[in-house]
Amino acid sequence: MYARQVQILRHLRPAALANTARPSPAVRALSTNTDAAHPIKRVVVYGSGLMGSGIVQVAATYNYQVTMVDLNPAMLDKGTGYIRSSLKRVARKKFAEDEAQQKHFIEDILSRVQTSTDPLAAVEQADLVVEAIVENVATKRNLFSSLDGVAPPHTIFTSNTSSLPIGQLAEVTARPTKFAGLHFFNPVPQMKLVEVVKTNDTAPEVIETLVDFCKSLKKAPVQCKDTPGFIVNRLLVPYMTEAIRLVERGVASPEDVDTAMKLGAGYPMGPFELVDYIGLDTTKFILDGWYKSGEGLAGDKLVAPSEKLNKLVESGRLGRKSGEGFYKY
Ligand SMILES: CCCCCCCCCCCCCC(=O)CC(=O)SCCNC(=O)CCNC(=O)[C@H](O)C(C)(C)COP(=O)(O)OP(=O)(O)OC[C@H]1O[C@@H](n2cnc3c(N)ncnc32)[C@H](O)[C@@H]1OP(=O)(O)O
Ligand SMILES: NC(=O)C1=CN([C@@H]2O[C@H](COP(=O)(O)OP(=O)(O)OC[C@H]3O[C@@H](n4cnc5c(N)ncnc54)[C@H](O)[C@@H]3O)[C@@H](O)[C@H]2O)C=CC1
Repeated sequence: MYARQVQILRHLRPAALANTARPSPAVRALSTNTDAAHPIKRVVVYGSGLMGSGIVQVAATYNYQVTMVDLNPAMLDKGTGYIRSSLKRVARKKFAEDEAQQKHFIEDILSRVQTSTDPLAAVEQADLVVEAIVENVATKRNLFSSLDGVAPPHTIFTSNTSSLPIGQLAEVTARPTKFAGLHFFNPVPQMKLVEVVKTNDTAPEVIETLVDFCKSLKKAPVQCKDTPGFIVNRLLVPYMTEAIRLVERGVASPEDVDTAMKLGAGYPMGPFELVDYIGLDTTKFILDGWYKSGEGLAGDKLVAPSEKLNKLVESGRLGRKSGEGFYKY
Protein backbone atom coordinates (compact mmCIF):
# COMPACT_ATOMS: atom_id res chain seq x y z
CA MET A 1 0.00 0.00 0.00
CA TYR A 2 2.78 2.46 0.70
CA ALA A 3 6.16 2.59 -0.95
CA ARG A 4 7.98 2.51 2.35
CA GLN A 5 9.89 5.66 1.75
CA VAL A 6 12.93 6.56 3.70
CA GLN A 7 11.39 7.95 6.83
CA ILE A 8 11.41 11.65 6.46
CA LEU A 9 10.87 13.19 9.82
CA ARG A 10 11.10 16.84 8.98
CA HIS A 11 10.48 19.56 11.44
CA LEU A 12 8.64 22.44 9.96
CA ARG A 13 11.25 24.81 11.24
CA PRO A 14 15.01 24.32 10.85
CA ALA A 15 15.69 25.75 14.29
CA ALA A 16 13.31 23.20 15.76
CA LEU A 17 16.02 20.61 15.31
CA ALA A 18 17.77 22.35 18.17
CA ASN A 19 14.34 22.56 19.68
CA THR A 20 15.65 25.27 21.92
CA ALA A 21 12.44 27.28 21.71
CA ARG A 22 10.63 27.51 25.01
CA PRO A 23 6.90 28.37 24.98
CA SER A 24 6.46 32.09 25.33
CA PRO A 25 4.24 33.28 28.20
CA ALA A 26 1.44 33.81 25.69
CA VAL A 27 1.73 30.27 24.38
CA ARG A 28 2.20 28.83 27.86
CA ALA A 29 -1.05 30.51 28.78
CA LEU A 30 -2.64 28.72 25.84
CA SER A 31 -1.10 25.40 26.76
CA THR A 32 -3.42 23.52 28.98
CA ASN A 33 -2.84 19.91 28.19
CA THR A 34 -0.02 19.58 30.71
CA ASP A 35 -2.67 19.40 33.43
CA ALA A 36 -5.30 17.62 31.37
CA ALA A 37 -6.78 14.54 33.03
CA HIS A 38 -5.97 12.18 30.16
CA PRO A 39 -2.93 10.21 28.90
CA ILE A 40 -2.64 11.86 25.47
CA LYS A 41 0.69 13.53 24.78
CA ARG A 42 1.47 12.69 21.14
CA VAL A 43 -1.20 13.07 18.48
CA VAL A 44 -0.60 11.55 15.04
CA VAL A 45 -2.81 13.00 12.31
CA TYR A 46 -3.15 11.16 9.01
CA GLY A 47 -3.94 13.51 6.13
CA SER A 48 -2.43 16.99 5.80
CA GLY A 49 -5.33 18.43 3.81
CA LEU A 50 -7.94 21.02 4.76
CA MET A 51 -8.95 19.21 7.95
CA GLY A 52 -5.81 17.31 8.92
CA SER A 53 -3.70 20.48 8.80
CA GLY A 54 -6.26 22.32 10.94
CA ILE A 55 -6.34 19.54 13.53
CA VAL A 56 -2.52 19.51 13.62
CA GLN A 57 -2.46 23.29 14.08
CA VAL A 58 -4.92 23.26 16.97
CA ALA A 59 -3.29 20.34 18.78
CA ALA A 60 0.16 21.94 18.48
CA THR A 61 -1.26 25.29 19.62
CA TYR A 62 -2.37 23.62 22.84
CA ASN A 63 1.04 22.12 23.44
CA TYR A 64 0.63 18.58 22.14
CA GLN A 65 3.46 16.93 20.23
CA VAL A 66 2.02 16.28 16.79
CA THR A 67 3.05 14.24 13.77
CA MET A 68 1.37 15.03 10.47
CA VAL A 69 1.42 12.15 7.97
CA ASP A 70 0.61 12.23 4.29
CA LEU A 71 1.45 10.32 1.13
CA ASN A 72 4.35 12.43 -0.06
CA PRO A 73 6.41 15.55 0.77
CA ALA A 74 4.41 17.68 -1.68
CA MET A 75 1.15 17.03 0.19
CA LEU A 76 2.90 17.65 3.51
CA ASP A 77 4.27 20.95 2.21
CA LYS A 78 0.74 21.91 1.15
CA GLY A 79 -0.53 21.13 4.62
CA THR A 80 2.31 23.09 6.17
CA GLY A 81 1.31 26.02 3.99
CA TYR A 82 -2.27 25.82 5.25
CA ILE A 83 -1.01 25.86 8.84
CA ARG A 84 1.40 28.75 8.34
CA SER A 85 -1.19 30.98 6.66
CA SER A 86 -3.75 30.22 9.35
CA LEU A 87 -1.29 30.85 12.17
CA LYS A 88 -0.36 34.19 10.59
CA ARG A 89 -4.03 35.25 10.89
CA VAL A 90 -4.16 34.13 14.51
CA ALA A 91 -0.82 35.77 15.34
CA ARG A 92 -1.80 39.10 13.74
CA LYS A 93 -4.91 39.18 15.88
CA LYS A 94 -3.01 38.23 19.04
CA PHE A 95 0.04 40.42 18.72
CA ALA A 96 -1.17 43.26 16.45
CA GLU A 97 1.91 45.19 15.29
CA ASP A 98 4.52 43.15 17.19
CA GLU A 99 6.04 41.12 14.36
CA ALA A 100 8.69 39.57 16.59
CA GLN A 101 6.05 38.20 18.94
CA GLN A 102 3.98 37.03 15.96
CA LYS A 103 6.98 35.14 14.56
CA HIS A 104 7.82 33.61 17.95
CA PHE A 105 4.20 32.53 18.47
CA ILE A 106 4.12 30.79 15.07
CA GLU A 107 7.54 29.16 15.28
CA ASP A 108 6.90 27.97 18.82
CA ILE A 109 3.75 26.15 17.73
CA LEU A 110 5.41 24.73 14.62
CA SER A 111 8.28 23.42 16.75
CA ARG A 112 5.85 20.84 18.11
CA VAL A 113 4.90 19.56 14.66
CA GLN A 114 6.80 16.84 12.84
CA THR A 115 5.95 15.54 9.38
CA SER A 116 6.31 12.05 8.01
CA THR A 117 5.53 10.01 4.92
CA ASP A 118 5.93 6.76 6.85
CA PRO A 119 2.54 5.93 8.44
CA LEU A 120 3.75 2.88 10.36
CA ALA A 121 6.80 4.54 11.92
CA ALA A 122 4.66 7.51 12.98
CA VAL A 123 1.99 5.44 14.75
CA GLU A 124 4.58 3.72 16.99
CA GLN A 125 4.72 6.90 19.09
CA ALA A 126 1.00 7.71 19.01
CA ASP A 127 -1.24 8.11 22.05
CA LEU A 128 -4.05 9.31 19.79
CA VAL A 129 -4.52 8.79 16.04
CA VAL A 130 -6.80 11.19 14.18
CA GLU A 131 -7.46 10.04 10.63
CA ALA A 132 -8.36 12.83 8.19
CA ILE A 133 -7.58 11.29 4.84
CA VAL A 134 -9.73 11.09 1.73
CA GLU A 135 -13.44 10.28 2.34
CA ASN A 136 -13.22 6.76 0.99
CA VAL A 137 -14.15 3.82 3.16
CA ALA A 138 -11.73 1.35 1.54
CA THR A 139 -8.78 3.73 1.82
CA LYS A 140 -9.61 4.46 5.46
CA ARG A 141 -10.06 0.77 6.28
CA ASN A 142 -6.72 -0.07 4.64
CA LEU A 143 -4.98 2.60 6.68
CA PHE A 144 -6.48 1.55 10.01
CA SER A 145 -5.85 -2.12 9.30
CA SER A 146 -2.16 -1.43 8.59
CA LEU A 147 -1.76 0.83 11.64
CA ASP A 148 -3.47 -1.54 14.07
CA GLY A 149 -0.70 -4.15 13.97
CA VAL A 150 1.99 -1.57 14.81
CA ALA A 151 0.32 0.93 17.15
CA PRO A 152 0.87 0.46 20.91
CA PRO A 153 -2.02 -1.27 22.70
CA HIS A 154 -3.03 1.95 24.50
CA THR A 155 -3.34 4.06 21.33
CA ILE A 156 -6.82 5.41 20.64
CA PHE A 157 -7.90 5.43 16.98
CA THR A 158 -10.33 8.08 15.74
CA SER A 159 -11.67 9.17 12.37
CA ASN A 160 -12.65 12.69 11.27
CA THR A 161 -14.94 11.24 8.60
CA SER A 162 -17.96 13.34 7.62
CA SER A 163 -20.23 10.51 6.68
CA LEU A 164 -18.81 6.99 7.00
CA PRO A 165 -19.89 4.55 9.71
CA ILE A 166 -17.23 4.54 12.45
CA GLY A 167 -18.09 0.90 13.11
CA GLN A 168 -17.05 -0.02 9.55
CA LEU A 169 -13.63 1.44 10.24
CA ALA A 170 -13.26 -0.03 13.73
CA GLU A 171 -14.09 -3.55 12.55
CA VAL A 172 -10.79 -3.90 10.65
CA THR A 173 -8.85 -3.43 13.90
CA ALA A 174 -8.41 -5.43 17.09
CA ARG A 175 -9.16 -2.34 19.23
CA PRO A 176 -12.92 -1.76 18.90
CA THR A 177 -13.13 -0.40 22.45
CA LYS A 178 -10.44 2.18 21.65
CA PHE A 179 -12.06 3.40 18.41
CA ALA A 180 -14.36 6.42 18.00
CA GLY A 181 -15.31 9.26 15.69
CA LEU A 182 -13.71 12.64 16.37
CA HIS A 183 -15.45 14.93 13.89
CA PHE A 184 -13.94 18.43 13.71
CA PHE A 185 -15.52 21.24 11.69
CA ASN A 186 -14.06 23.43 8.97
CA PRO A 187 -12.12 25.70 9.54
CA VAL A 188 -10.80 23.80 12.53
CA PRO A 189 -9.03 26.79 14.17
CA GLN A 190 -12.32 28.72 14.19
CA MET A 191 -15.08 26.16 14.66
CA LYS A 192 -15.63 25.21 18.31
CA LEU A 193 -17.66 22.07 17.69
CA VAL A 194 -16.30 18.54 17.75
CA GLU A 195 -18.65 15.54 17.49
CA VAL A 196 -17.39 12.62 19.61
CA VAL A 197 -18.98 9.55 18.05
CA LYS A 198 -19.27 6.32 20.00
CA THR A 199 -19.78 2.93 18.42
CA ASN A 200 -21.51 0.07 20.24
CA ASP A 201 -18.05 -1.02 21.40
CA THR A 202 -16.30 2.24 22.30
CA ALA A 203 -15.31 2.10 25.99
CA PRO A 204 -16.86 4.86 28.17
CA GLU A 205 -13.41 5.83 29.49
CA VAL A 206 -12.23 6.35 25.90
CA ILE A 207 -15.12 8.73 25.24
CA GLU A 208 -14.25 10.53 28.48
CA THR A 209 -10.62 10.84 27.37
CA LEU A 210 -11.66 12.22 23.98
CA VAL A 211 -14.05 14.72 25.56
CA ASP A 212 -11.22 15.89 27.86
CA PHE A 213 -8.89 16.10 24.87
CA CYS A 214 -11.38 18.28 22.97
CA LYS A 215 -11.79 20.56 25.99
CA SER A 216 -8.01 20.92 26.27
CA LEU A 217 -8.16 22.26 22.68
CA LYS A 218 -10.78 24.79 23.87
CA LYS A 219 -13.38 23.00 21.74
CA ALA A 220 -17.03 22.29 22.63
CA PRO A 221 -17.51 18.52 22.27
CA VAL A 222 -20.91 16.90 21.83
CA GLN A 223 -21.51 13.16 21.93
CA CYS A 224 -23.63 11.06 19.59
CA LYS A 225 -24.18 7.56 18.30
CA ASP A 226 -22.65 6.17 15.12
CA THR A 227 -25.37 6.92 12.54
CA PRO A 228 -25.00 8.56 9.08
CA GLY A 229 -23.95 12.20 9.39
CA PHE A 230 -23.84 12.04 13.17
CA ILE A 231 -25.64 15.29 14.15
CA VAL A 232 -24.68 18.29 11.98
CA ASN A 233 -24.19 16.60 8.61
CA ARG A 234 -27.43 14.65 8.99
CA LEU A 235 -29.15 18.03 9.03
CA LEU A 236 -26.72 19.86 6.72
CA VAL A 237 -26.77 17.41 3.81
CA PRO A 238 -30.54 17.59 3.17
CA TYR A 239 -30.39 21.40 3.31
CA MET A 240 -27.46 21.56 0.90
CA THR A 241 -28.77 18.94 -1.52
CA GLU A 242 -32.06 20.83 -1.71
CA ALA A 243 -30.04 23.96 -2.52
CA ILE A 244 -28.45 22.36 -5.55
CA ARG A 245 -31.79 20.89 -6.68
CA LEU A 246 -33.23 24.45 -6.59
CA VAL A 247 -30.45 25.60 -8.93
CA GLU A 248 -30.77 22.53 -11.17
CA ARG A 249 -34.51 23.22 -11.52
CA GLY A 250 -33.71 26.82 -12.53
CA VAL A 251 -35.50 28.28 -9.50
CA ALA A 252 -32.57 30.59 -8.59
CA SER A 253 -28.84 31.13 -9.15
CA PRO A 254 -26.20 29.89 -6.67
CA GLU A 255 -25.43 33.52 -5.86
CA ASP A 256 -29.04 34.33 -5.01
CA VAL A 257 -29.50 31.14 -3.00
CA ASP A 258 -26.39 32.06 -0.99
CA THR A 259 -27.56 35.64 -0.48
CA ALA A 260 -31.00 34.44 0.54
CA MET A 261 -29.65 32.02 3.16
CA LYS A 262 -27.19 34.55 4.62
CA LEU A 263 -29.76 37.34 4.85
CA GLY A 264 -32.82 35.18 5.42
CA ALA A 265 -31.47 32.49 7.74
CA GLY A 266 -28.45 34.30 9.20
CA TYR A 267 -25.91 31.77 7.95
CA PRO A 268 -22.30 33.03 7.75
CA MET A 269 -21.98 31.34 4.33
CA GLY A 270 -24.59 30.26 1.82
CA PRO A 271 -24.66 26.59 0.69
CA PHE A 272 -22.61 27.13 -2.47
CA GLU A 273 -19.97 29.24 -0.72
CA LEU A 274 -19.87 26.53 1.92
CA VAL A 275 -19.51 23.60 -0.45
CA ASP A 276 -16.67 25.45 -2.21
CA TYR A 277 -15.10 25.80 1.24
CA ILE A 278 -15.61 22.13 2.13
CA GLY A 279 -14.38 20.84 -1.23
CA LEU A 280 -16.62 19.55 -4.04
CA ASP A 281 -14.69 16.26 -4.17
CA THR A 282 -15.35 15.50 -0.51
CA THR A 283 -18.96 16.55 -0.99
CA LYS A 284 -19.34 14.16 -3.92
CA PHE A 285 -17.73 11.31 -1.97
CA ILE A 286 -20.26 11.87 0.82
CA LEU A 287 -23.29 11.95 -1.47
CA ASP A 288 -22.14 8.95 -3.52
CA GLY A 289 -21.41 6.96 -0.36
CA TRP A 290 -24.81 7.60 1.17
CA TYR A 291 -26.69 6.98 -2.09
CA LYS A 292 -24.86 3.67 -2.53
CA SER A 293 -24.99 2.32 0.99
CA GLY A 294 -25.95 4.91 3.58
CA GLU A 295 -27.93 3.28 6.41
CA GLY A 296 -31.55 4.30 5.77
CA LEU A 297 -30.40 6.56 2.89
CA ALA A 298 -29.31 4.13 0.13
CA GLY A 299 -31.15 4.95 -3.10
CA ASP A 300 -33.00 7.87 -1.47
CA LYS A 301 -33.52 10.73 -3.95
CA LEU A 302 -32.51 13.10 -1.14
CA VAL A 303 -28.89 12.05 -1.70
CA ALA A 304 -29.14 11.14 -5.39
CA PRO A 305 -26.12 12.23 -7.43
CA SER A 306 -26.13 15.84 -8.64
CA GLU A 307 -25.23 16.25 -12.31
CA LYS A 308 -24.06 19.82 -11.69
CA LEU A 309 -21.81 18.78 -8.81
CA ASN A 310 -20.42 15.79 -10.72
CA LYS A 311 -19.59 17.91 -13.78
CA LEU A 312 -17.66 20.40 -11.65
CA VAL A 313 -15.69 17.63 -9.92
CA GLU A 314 -14.96 15.86 -13.21
CA SER A 315 -13.56 19.12 -14.59
CA GLY A 316 -11.31 19.55 -11.55
CA ARG A 317 -13.27 22.48 -10.14
CA LEU A 318 -13.17 21.42 -6.50
CA GLY A 319 -13.85 24.74 -4.82
CA ARG A 320 -11.41 27.01 -2.96
CA LYS A 321 -8.75 24.31 -2.84
CA SER A 322 -8.47 24.22 -6.64
CA GLY A 323 -9.18 27.91 -7.27
CA GLU A 324 -12.66 27.36 -8.69
CA GLY A 325 -15.86 25.57 -7.78
CA PHE A 326 -19.25 27.22 -7.97
CA TYR A 327 -17.25 30.46 -7.70
CA LYS A 328 -13.79 31.51 -8.88
CA TYR A 329 -11.09 32.30 -6.19
C1 LIG B 1 -24.66 22.88 -2.55
C2 LIG B 1 -24.02 21.69 -3.21
C3 LIG B 1 -24.72 20.39 -2.89
C4 LIG B 1 -23.97 19.60 -1.84
C5 LIG B 1 -24.76 18.41 -1.36
C6 LIG B 1 -24.07 17.59 -0.30
C7 LIG B 1 -23.61 18.43 0.89
C8 LIG B 1 -22.65 17.65 1.77
C9 LIG B 1 -22.13 18.53 2.90
C10 LIG B 1 -21.27 17.72 3.86
C11 LIG B 1 -20.45 18.57 4.78
C12 LIG B 1 -19.14 17.91 5.08
C13 LIG B 1 -18.27 18.81 5.96
C14 LIG B 1 -18.27 18.29 7.37
O1 LIG B 1 -18.07 17.12 7.61
C15 LIG B 1 -18.55 19.22 8.50
C16 LIG B 1 -18.21 20.67 8.32
O2 LIG B 1 -17.15 21.16 8.57
S1 LIG B 1 -19.52 21.58 7.68
C17 LIG B 1 -18.82 23.19 7.58
C18 LIG B 1 -18.86 23.91 8.91
N1 LIG B 1 -18.32 25.24 8.75
C19 LIG B 1 -19.07 26.28 8.40
O3 LIG B 1 -20.28 26.21 8.30
C20 LIG B 1 -18.32 27.57 8.14
C21 LIG B 1 -19.26 28.73 7.96
N2 LIG B 1 -18.46 29.93 7.71
C22 LIG B 1 -17.93 30.66 8.74
O4 LIG B 1 -18.04 30.35 9.91
C23 LIG B 1 -17.15 31.88 8.34
O5 LIG B 1 -17.51 32.24 7.02
C24 LIG B 1 -15.60 31.67 8.40
C25 LIG B 1 -15.15 31.52 9.84
C26 LIG B 1 -15.21 30.46 7.57
C27 LIG B 1 -14.94 32.90 7.82
O6 LIG B 1 -15.47 34.01 8.54
P1 LIG B 1 -15.77 35.36 7.76
O7 LIG B 1 -16.26 36.35 8.73
O8 LIG B 1 -16.61 35.03 6.60
O9 LIG B 1 -14.39 35.82 7.23
P2 LIG B 1 -13.06 36.20 7.98
O10 LIG B 1 -12.02 35.81 7.01
O11 LIG B 1 -13.14 37.61 8.49
O12 LIG B 1 -12.90 35.25 9.28
C28 LIG B 1 -13.60 35.52 10.46
C29 LIG B 1 -12.70 35.25 11.62
O13 LIG B 1 -12.23 33.93 11.60
C30 LIG B 1 -10.81 33.89 11.46
N3 LIG B 1 -10.50 32.80 10.56
C31 LIG B 1 -11.19 32.45 9.47
N4 LIG B 1 -10.63 31.39 8.89
C32 LIG B 1 -9.52 31.08 9.63
C33 LIG B 1 -8.51 30.09 9.55
N5 LIG B 1 -8.51 29.17 8.59
N6 LIG B 1 -7.53 30.09 10.49
C34 LIG B 1 -7.54 31.01 11.48
N7 LIG B 1 -8.45 31.99 11.63
C35 LIG B 1 -9.44 32.00 10.70
C36 LIG B 1 -10.44 35.24 10.90
O14 LIG B 1 -9.13 35.59 11.25
C37 LIG B 1 -11.45 36.14 11.57
O15 LIG B 1 -11.06 36.36 12.91
P3 LIG B 1 -11.62 37.62 13.72
O16 LIG B 1 -11.25 37.35 15.13
O17 LIG B 1 -13.11 37.66 13.45
O18 LIG B 1 -10.90 38.79 13.11
N1 LIG C 1 -13.60 19.41 4.08
C1 LIG C 1 -14.39 19.58 5.13
O1 LIG C 1 -15.05 20.65 5.31
C2 LIG C 1 -14.50 18.49 6.16
C3 LIG C 1 -14.01 17.22 5.89
N2 LIG C 1 -14.10 16.25 6.87
C4 LIG C 1 -13.56 14.90 6.62
O2 LIG C 1 -12.15 14.94 6.84
C5 LIG C 1 -11.47 14.04 5.95
C6 LIG C 1 -10.47 14.83 5.13
O3 LIG C 1 -11.17 15.80 4.40
P1 LIG C 1 -10.36 17.04 3.77
O4 LIG C 1 -9.28 17.46 4.70
O5 LIG C 1 -11.35 18.03 3.33
O6 LIG C 1 -9.70 16.35 2.47
P2 LIG C 1 -8.44 16.85 1.62
O7 LIG C 1 -8.66 16.29 0.27
O8 LIG C 1 -8.22 18.30 1.82
O9 LIG C 1 -7.22 16.09 2.34
C7 LIG C 1 -7.11 14.69 2.34
C8 LIG C 1 -5.63 14.39 2.52
O10 LIG C 1 -5.49 12.99 2.76
C9 LIG C 1 -4.32 12.57 2.08
N3 LIG C 1 -4.37 11.13 1.93
C10 LIG C 1 -5.16 10.41 1.10
N4 LIG C 1 -4.94 9.10 1.29
C11 LIG C 1 -4.01 8.99 2.28
C12 LIG C 1 -3.37 7.92 2.94
N5 LIG C 1 -3.65 6.67 2.61
N6 LIG C 1 -2.48 8.19 3.91
C13 LIG C 1 -2.18 9.47 4.25
N7 LIG C 1 -2.74 10.55 3.67
C14 LIG C 1 -3.64 10.29 2.70
C15 LIG C 1 -4.34 13.34 0.78
O11 LIG C 1 -3.05 13.35 0.18
C16 LIG C 1 -4.79 14.72 1.28
O12 LIG C 1 -3.68 15.51 1.66
C17 LIG C 1 -12.58 13.37 5.13
O13 LIG C 1 -12.92 12.16 5.76
C18 LIG C 1 -13.73 14.37 5.22
O14 LIG C 1 -15.00 13.75 5.07
C19 LIG C 1 -14.65 16.49 8.11
C20 LIG C 1 -15.13 17.74 8.41
C21 LIG C 1 -15.11 18.81 7.44
